Amino acid sequence: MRGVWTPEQIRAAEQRLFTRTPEPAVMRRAAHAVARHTAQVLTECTGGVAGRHVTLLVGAGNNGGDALWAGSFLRKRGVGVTAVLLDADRAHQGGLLALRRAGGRAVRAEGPNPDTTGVGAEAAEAVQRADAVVDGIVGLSASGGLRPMAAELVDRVLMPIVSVDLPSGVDPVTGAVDGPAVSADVTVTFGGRKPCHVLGPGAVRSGDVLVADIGLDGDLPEPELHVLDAADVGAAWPVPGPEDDKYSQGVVGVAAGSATFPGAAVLAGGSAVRATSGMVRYAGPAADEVCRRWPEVVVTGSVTDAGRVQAWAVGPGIGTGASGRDVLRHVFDSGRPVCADADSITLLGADPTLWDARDPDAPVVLTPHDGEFERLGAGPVGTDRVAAARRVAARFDVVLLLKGNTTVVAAPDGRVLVNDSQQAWPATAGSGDVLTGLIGALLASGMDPWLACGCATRVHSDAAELAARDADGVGAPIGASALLDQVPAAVRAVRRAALT
Ligand SMILES: NC(=O)C1=CN([C@@H]2O[C@H](COP(=O)(O)OP(=O)(O)OC[C@H]3O[C@@H](n4cnc5c(N)ncnc54)[C@H](O)[C@@H]3O)[C@@H](O)[C@H]2O)[C@@H](O)CC1
Ligand SMILES: [K+]
Repeated sequence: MRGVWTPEQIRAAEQRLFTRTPEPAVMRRAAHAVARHTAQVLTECTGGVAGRHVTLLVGAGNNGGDALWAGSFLRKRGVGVTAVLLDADRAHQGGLLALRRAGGRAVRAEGPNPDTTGVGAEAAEAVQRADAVVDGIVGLSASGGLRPMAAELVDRVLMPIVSVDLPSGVDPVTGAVDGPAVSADVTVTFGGRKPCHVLGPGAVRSGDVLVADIGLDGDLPEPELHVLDAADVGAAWPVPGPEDDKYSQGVVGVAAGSATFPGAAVLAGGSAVRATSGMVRYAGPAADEVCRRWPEVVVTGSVTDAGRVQAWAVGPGIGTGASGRDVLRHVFDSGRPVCADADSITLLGADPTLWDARDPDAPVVLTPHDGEFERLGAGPVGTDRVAAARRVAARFDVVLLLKGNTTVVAAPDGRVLVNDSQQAWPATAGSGDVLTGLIGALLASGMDPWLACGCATRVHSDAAELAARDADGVGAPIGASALLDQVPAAVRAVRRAALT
């Protein structure tokens, strides 16, 4: 499991580190990593390092200092380096001196000879002729989007961008973008990932995130967020052991679909079948359709005569009327773990007394998208998706899986998992029904609900990717059935990662 730390946590850890290693030495370590990865980018794009040109976009703080020091290291490898200073009077003095000593030059962003946008001729030329650009505009202290001059320069960049610590203009804590921002090809960050590298637009704009070791490891606290690697998911995914039978692996009950909308039942039931080797029971008005498509599912017309299950997946297509309410009340009352999705979330929002049926000792997972989240009555999601998910998880004592391009899974105790798949292929009708079935099956296997949500989300997005892309990586739109067909391949892939 990879950790993600807030800027505040990183700063506190840095303060502890500075008691052993002086701050300038830490900065040089950070900058050295930036230089190393920039050289790698140059090699990939131009076939070499010496004789190439790198332009540094340098802001007022230590982020700019990192860029300037990185420039001095690149100079020593024969790279022509020009620093464009966005705030010349506040540029990091030590870094500037080091760059100049190494033979690099520095120009002001705004002059001399500015064009109509205010960008000076030397700065414009430096950006245009660069083989790669280092973004040292702003780092952990960023607020808001890029200022106009920085935005103008970034707009003109044609070659790869290496961002120092984070892509400038992105909110370090939420990954939100509120104005112009850098889209990096590579981001070199220090000590550990920050939320903006895994959340929302920031995750996309970070490009490849490389974590450089600056000696912080022992000083970092428990991470604020976690990201599951394929190997974590593969190690946790339940497979039958030599002593297992269909019951011992967990029986999941699926309460989904209706006579009018049987598809939700077929998709949720099918994904439960494909997720684990445990047994799947279906209870609802789409029993015939489910049985036709998935003969291995034991079907019945009503949740009241479904038989014993270890967990319930409930909601997709059950409707928001009286029968849906009865279904939800029944599964809550069963005392089993429940994954409640779609219509069940709407029902809970409209009639909070439904919570009364819940056994307080049985875990509940809610899987809203932004609209359903708002229906729960805890306000809109807003830009801080982690805070929003935490708030609702604590308020209702549930594991809250907030769907989106970045999926956030918050446990009631505040632990948060993030799936930063950064691809939108699962955004298709019925895809949520597949996710519900996966989570239900993992809950029935006895997996911790928070981990179950993280594992299901990862396999779900990997399955979508496998369904959408061909061997060359070219994608085409998919439907939820195609996603479902790839679940076994996605499970195999994460298990392979765990075995190697
Ligand atoms: N503390 C340390 O010694 C270390 C810090 N490091 C670097 O230092 C950075 C943090 O440095 P600072 O705290 O000096 O701050 P930054 O360099 O992130 O920001 C400097 C100043 O930029 C201004 N600013 C804020 N938002 C802006 C925006 N959107 N556009 C333009 N300017 C904006 C603010 O006045 C802010 O104080 C890290 O991101 C990292 O790159 C690394 O060198 C590792 C060690
Ligand atoms: K930056």
